[in-house]
Amino acid sequence: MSGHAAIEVRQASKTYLSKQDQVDALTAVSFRVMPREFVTLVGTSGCGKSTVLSMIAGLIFPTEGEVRLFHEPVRGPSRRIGYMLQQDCLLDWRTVEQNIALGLEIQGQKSDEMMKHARYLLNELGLGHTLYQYPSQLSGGMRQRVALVRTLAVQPDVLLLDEPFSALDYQNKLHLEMLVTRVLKQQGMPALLVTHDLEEALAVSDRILVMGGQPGTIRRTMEIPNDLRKANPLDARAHPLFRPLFQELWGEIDQ
Ligand SMILES: Nc1ncnc2c1ncn2[C@@H]1O[C@H](COP(=O)(O)OP(=O)(O)OP(=O)(O)O)[C@@H](O)[C@H]1O
Repeated sequence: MSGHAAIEVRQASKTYLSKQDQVDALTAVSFRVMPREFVTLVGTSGCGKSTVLSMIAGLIFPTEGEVRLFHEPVRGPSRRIGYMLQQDCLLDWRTVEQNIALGLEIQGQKSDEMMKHARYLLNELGLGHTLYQYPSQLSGGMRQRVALVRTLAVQPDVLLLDEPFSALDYQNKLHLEMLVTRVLKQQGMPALLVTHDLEEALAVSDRILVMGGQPGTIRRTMEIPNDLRKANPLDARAHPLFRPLFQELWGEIDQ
């Protein structure tokens, strides 16, 4: 079973060391993300959610334990990972088309075929008309959609999302949640999201991991019922199961 995981974190602990200080950020964190699965990490500030993502992205390494990506130990950043953050990090002097080409250029993967796919994704996200515009001409929600296309343009095998919707207003947030879940389903791509927003976690995930404590660990796993999973993030919020599950999740979070 474990052989099929897209991401596997095994008994990972992390201590940050500096000259003056030592911070125990995580202890014995274990979980898996299976192919096509959308898993979300929630928990209070400082419980180590971003540390988990950074370890999977190969930006930092566990002090103990192991992280595997498609069976292979993570030894550094991998092309198989797409990483999307709260800040869109678009370059203001590049057009939308040049921005979505950036990852491909950095990875030496830019080709007519890859750019065709990137433009297809841009169309899918309703931004085909912005190709020759500059980021300063776009709204916050549009900019974040461009950032999503840039992340997906390199055709990663797994998507890491660190609060990518949290700077957006409610309407844009919902819109982007709908688009991201649709694109992920279409492409069969697994994803791991970090969010503070419990409603968002319930609306988009197949499984939620509740983290807590200092050092952080996984306190509980919540499997989302099939009916809710099948609904899109808008309909999920109106589903009769949504409120009771929200209350349950709320009760699990360290206050
Ligand atoms: N580079 C670092 N050096 C030292 N300590 C760090 C470093 N990065 C994170 N920490 C500490 O590790 C702990 C976990 O941080 P992390 O950012 O992973 O938590 P988080 O759950 O993502 O928090 P938030 O929700 O506020 O983003 C915190 O105590 C934080 O101060």
